[in-house]
Amino acid sequence: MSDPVLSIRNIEKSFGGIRAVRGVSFDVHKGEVLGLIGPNGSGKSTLFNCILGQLAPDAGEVSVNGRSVAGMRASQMNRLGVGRTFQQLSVFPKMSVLDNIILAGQEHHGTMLSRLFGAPDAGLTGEAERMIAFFRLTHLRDELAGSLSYGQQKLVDAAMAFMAGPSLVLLDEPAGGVNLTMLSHFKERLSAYNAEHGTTFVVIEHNMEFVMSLCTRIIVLAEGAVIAEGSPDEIRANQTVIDAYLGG
Ligand SMILES: Nc1ncnc2c1ncn2[C@@H]1O[C@H](COP(=O)(O)OP(=O)(O)OP(=O)(O)O)[C@@H](O)[C@H]1O
Repeated sequence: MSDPVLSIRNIEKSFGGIRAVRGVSFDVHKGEVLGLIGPNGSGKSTLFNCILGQLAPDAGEVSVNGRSVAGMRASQMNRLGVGRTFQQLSVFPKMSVLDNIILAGQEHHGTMLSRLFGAPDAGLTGEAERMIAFFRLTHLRDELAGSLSYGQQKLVDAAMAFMAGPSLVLLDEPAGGVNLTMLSHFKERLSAYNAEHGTTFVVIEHNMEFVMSLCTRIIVLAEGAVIAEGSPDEIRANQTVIDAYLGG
């Protein structure tokens, strides 16, 4: 098997007396869509934040494409090919869909000099339009992002995360608050993106149907530790998981 895109080893993180993440280790390989599930408070967000450098783990190692990312800032992670979406939308509501996506691309690509002296769109309009077409948002290209439905804004959010052509994208509850019709479209587009680009995804999600149909492998956390790992079918049938989570 190829070297992992993401490798985490023995990650530990406590808040005061609470051991939020207890010695979690796993690898994620190119093209995998890994789901991270678990009850509320099981440590999913803390682990995500340790991977993304927003929290410093108390112990353990995180590597992306073989390189340790300890102490890296978000912009450095971007340059290394790591994108993310947030639980809360990160679109600018008073800007058009197109401008939001161009801006996301500029954040990923732009240096101070290229922003001062380069083309105003940093040559990103074509790429942004392809991304808009990919997510089937062309009819909304010039609308203010804030006027779109919540589900449509989630698609814009994902398009923004993909503008840098990342090799790894961490998606934080992509299905949260999205209605059923939009959800199947969103899932289908994420799967298509993964298939076309071989991009690796790690997804935190509470919506079981969404996570089971999107992910190729699932890791279950409970009280900060991994309690199960396997294919969606294996996880559905795992009694420990049913007891800790799915049966609840
Ligand atoms: N900044 C913090 N300060 C103190 N305790 C925290 C902090 N962040 C998380 N925790 C605690 O760490 C534990 C894990 O929380 P975390 O948010 O990582 O879980 P989660 O699985 O993402 O939950 P949810 O599904 O509800 O988002 C919880 O007990 C939580 O209260």
